[in-house]
Amino acid sequence: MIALDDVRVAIQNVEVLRGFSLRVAPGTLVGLIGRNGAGKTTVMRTVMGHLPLLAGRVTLGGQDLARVPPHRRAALGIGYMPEDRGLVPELTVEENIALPVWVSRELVLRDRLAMVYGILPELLEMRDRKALLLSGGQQKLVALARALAVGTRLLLLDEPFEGVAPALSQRLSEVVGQLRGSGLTVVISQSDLNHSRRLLDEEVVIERGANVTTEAAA
Ligand SMILES: Nc1ncnc2c1ncn2[C@@H]1O[C@H](COP(=O)(O)OP(=O)(O)OP(=O)(O)O)[C@@H](O)[C@H]1O
Repeated sequence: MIALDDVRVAIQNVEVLRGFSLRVAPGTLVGLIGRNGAGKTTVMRTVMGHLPLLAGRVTLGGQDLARVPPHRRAALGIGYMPEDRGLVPELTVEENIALPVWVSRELVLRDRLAMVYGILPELLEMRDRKALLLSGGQQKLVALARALAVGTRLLLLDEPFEGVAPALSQRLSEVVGQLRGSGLTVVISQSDLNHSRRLLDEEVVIERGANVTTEAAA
């Protein structure tokens, strides 16, 4: 279970998360839905430890993440696909996918790569290509693969369908749909529900850094 309880986070002295709560049961696919600027990316960056908490708690399986430094969070089994993809341009596709696995130490790289290529076989042919030579859509796939490689418990996917061509969007939702039943918990942020309403078990709405529905805190 990933849980955010009454979380407050400020960016440049402006409170961006204003008492936001979220509870996601293991194995659930949840949509974090909100307009541009609502705070979706901030929620994900907070879970990853990129932003300090002013107040509140973030726990994964009961473990208080405040005690886990940001560079160790992926090692807890959290895979993060940032909206801007965040690939290292000079590294190859495979090196980008492997990066968080190297950091995690517990995972066996060969096994994780086999799993990722099993789910996304189209990446095999571009595994030795540098990330900077990929199209935006291909980079999205690699960013998803990197999150899958390390995300054994939780996947945070920040607007995966945003700005991608329909065929790729279809492919991305197919891959996310395949994760159903794997026990993985998945949080997908979106500014609209067009792409994935069918995929989701639950929707949590965020507006100006706070919950809108009571579902989120249930
Ligand atoms: N680096 C920053 N400096 C100042 N303000 C920021 C910064 N990053 C985010 N914010 C502010 O925090 C708020 C929440 O931003 P956030 O990126 O979390 O929203 P979002 O819901 O992910 O939006 P989008 O769909 O546009 O990505 C916005 O009002 C934004 O202006």
